[in-house]
Amino acid sequence: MKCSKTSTVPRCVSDGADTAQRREVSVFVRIRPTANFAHGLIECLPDGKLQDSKKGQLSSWSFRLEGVLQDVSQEEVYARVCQPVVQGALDGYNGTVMCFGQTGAGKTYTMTGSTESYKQRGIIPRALQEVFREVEKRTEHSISVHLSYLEIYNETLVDLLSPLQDSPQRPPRGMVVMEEPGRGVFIRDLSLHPVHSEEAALSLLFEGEMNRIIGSHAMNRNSSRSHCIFTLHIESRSQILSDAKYIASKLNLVDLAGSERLGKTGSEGQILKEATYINKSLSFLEQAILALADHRRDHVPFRQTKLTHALKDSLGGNCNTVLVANVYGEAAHIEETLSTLRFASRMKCVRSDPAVNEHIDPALQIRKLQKEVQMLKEELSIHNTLVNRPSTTYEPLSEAQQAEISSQVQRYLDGSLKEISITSIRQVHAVFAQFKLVEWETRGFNEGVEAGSFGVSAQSQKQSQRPSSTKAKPLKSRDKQR
Ligand SMILES: Nc1ncnc2c1ncn2[C@@H]1O[C@H](COP(=O)(O)OP(=O)(O)OP(=O)(O)O)[C@@H](O)[C@H]1O
Repeated sequence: MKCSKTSTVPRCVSDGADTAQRREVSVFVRIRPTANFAHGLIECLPDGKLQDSKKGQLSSWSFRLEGVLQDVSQEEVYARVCQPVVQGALDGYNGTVMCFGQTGAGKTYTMTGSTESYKQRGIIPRALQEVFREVEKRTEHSISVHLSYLEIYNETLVDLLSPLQDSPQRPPRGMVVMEEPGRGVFIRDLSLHPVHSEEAALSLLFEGEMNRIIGSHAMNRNSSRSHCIFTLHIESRSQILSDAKYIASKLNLVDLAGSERLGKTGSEGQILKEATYINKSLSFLEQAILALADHRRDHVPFRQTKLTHALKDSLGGNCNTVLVANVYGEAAHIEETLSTLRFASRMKCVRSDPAVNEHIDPALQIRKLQKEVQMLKEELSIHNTLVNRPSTTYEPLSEAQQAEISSQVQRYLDGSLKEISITSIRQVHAVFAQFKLVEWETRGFNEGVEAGSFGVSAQSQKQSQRPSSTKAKPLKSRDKQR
C-alpha cells in the first residue's frame, strides 16, 4: 500500500464577526493496513482522491477530508486527531472524537488501542495521560476530572462503571437521556467517578472495557456489539483569582459499533439481532447528520434513537468535533468504504460554534458579594473618621433612634428645629416615613398615602398647607392618643 500525503481544507469559515469561531467538523480517514493484496488495494492520493486499483482498472472518487491516516503510528493518530481537542477541553471547550466505519475496520483499535504493547495504546489512554500531565502543569488552576462510561446496547443505556456491576443486583438499566437548560444533554443515573491520577483513570477505563459486550463474527473475532461513549468531565477553577467563575467541559470519546453487511458477517441469532439494532441506529445517525449539514432544515431528528439523543450536543453545536472514518485498505470492501466516506463528507458539512463553557458558582458568588459589602462598610467607616462624621451603623434603626427621628421631624415642622441631622441612608428613609405619617394625618386616616409619593421639595408646601392644630406624632404615640 502506498503512503499517502494528507489533503488539507480550510478549517475556519468566517462569515461575520460573531461567527469568527464557527468551523466545520474535522474529518480524518484511517485506513487499516492489510496483508491481503488479492483483490486490489485502495490508494489515497495527495489531493484527497481515493483510488481503487481493482483488476488493473483505476476508478477514483473525491472526498473533502482533513487528512488521511495511512501507515501511521497510534502516536501520530493521537497527535493529529485528538490532542487539539484535549487542549480545548482543558480550556473549557466541549470536545467529541468519534470513530465510525465498517465492522473490523479499526475503530476500537483507534479509540482504545491494542493491549499487545504500550505503543499501541489508543486515543483514550493517551488523552487521559495528557489531561493529567496538564493538571500537573497548570498550577494556577485547580482542575477536577470525573469519568463516565456509557454503553448503548440494543437501544438500552448501560453504565459500564456502575458501582452495582459486581454486585448480584443487576446494573441500572433504567437510565434516561435528559436535557436541561444550562446543563445540556446528560444521562440520568449514569455514575460519575472522580479521578486524581492517570493510573486511577486507566484502571476505570479497563474496568469499563471488561464490561463491554463483545461478539464474534466472520469479520471480527472481537466485535463491539454496542456504541460506547467514554466521557471526561473537566472543571477548572482559578487558584489566583477568588472568582465565582469556573469553566466546565465535556470530552466525549466515542467508539461506535461497526456497520455490517449481514451477508459478509454471516450473522445469525443474537449477533444478527445486535447487527439489526446497530445498523438501524447508524442509519438514524446518518439522518441526523444529513439534517444538521443541511442549513435550511430547522428540525434535526435527534430523538429517533438513544445514540443520536445522547450525542445531541456533541455533534457540532458548541463543540470541537472530530470524526475518524475507519476503512479497510482492501478493494474488496470498496462499497462499504465509499459508504463510510460519504457519511464522513456529510459530517464535514456540519458546522460547530465552539465556545468556552463558563459558569458561576452561586455559593461562591454570595460569599464574594458578602465580602465586598464588608469591605465597603470598612472603607466608609474610615472615610467617616477622616471627615469627622459620626460613625454610621448599617443595622436596622433601634426604637430609640426612630423616636429621635420622629421628634426631630415634629420639631422641624413646628419650626423649632432648623435642620434634621442625618448620617445614614436608613435615617433618610425613616425621615421620609415620618413625613408620610404627617401627610396621612393631615389628609385624614381613610385617604391613605402611597409610599414614596413625597419629594423633598414637596415637604415645605405640605407643611404650609397643614392646619396649625395638626401635630405630627410617631405612629406609636398616635396610637396612645386614640
Ligand atoms: N491500524 C491498525 N493497525 C494494526 N491493527 C489494526 C489496525 N486497525 C485494526 N487493527 C486490528 O484489526 C482488528 C479489528 O479491529 P477493531 O476491533 O478495532 O475493529 P472495529 O472497527 O472496532 O470493529 P467492530 O465494529 O466490529 O467492533 C483488531 O485485531 C485490531 O487490532
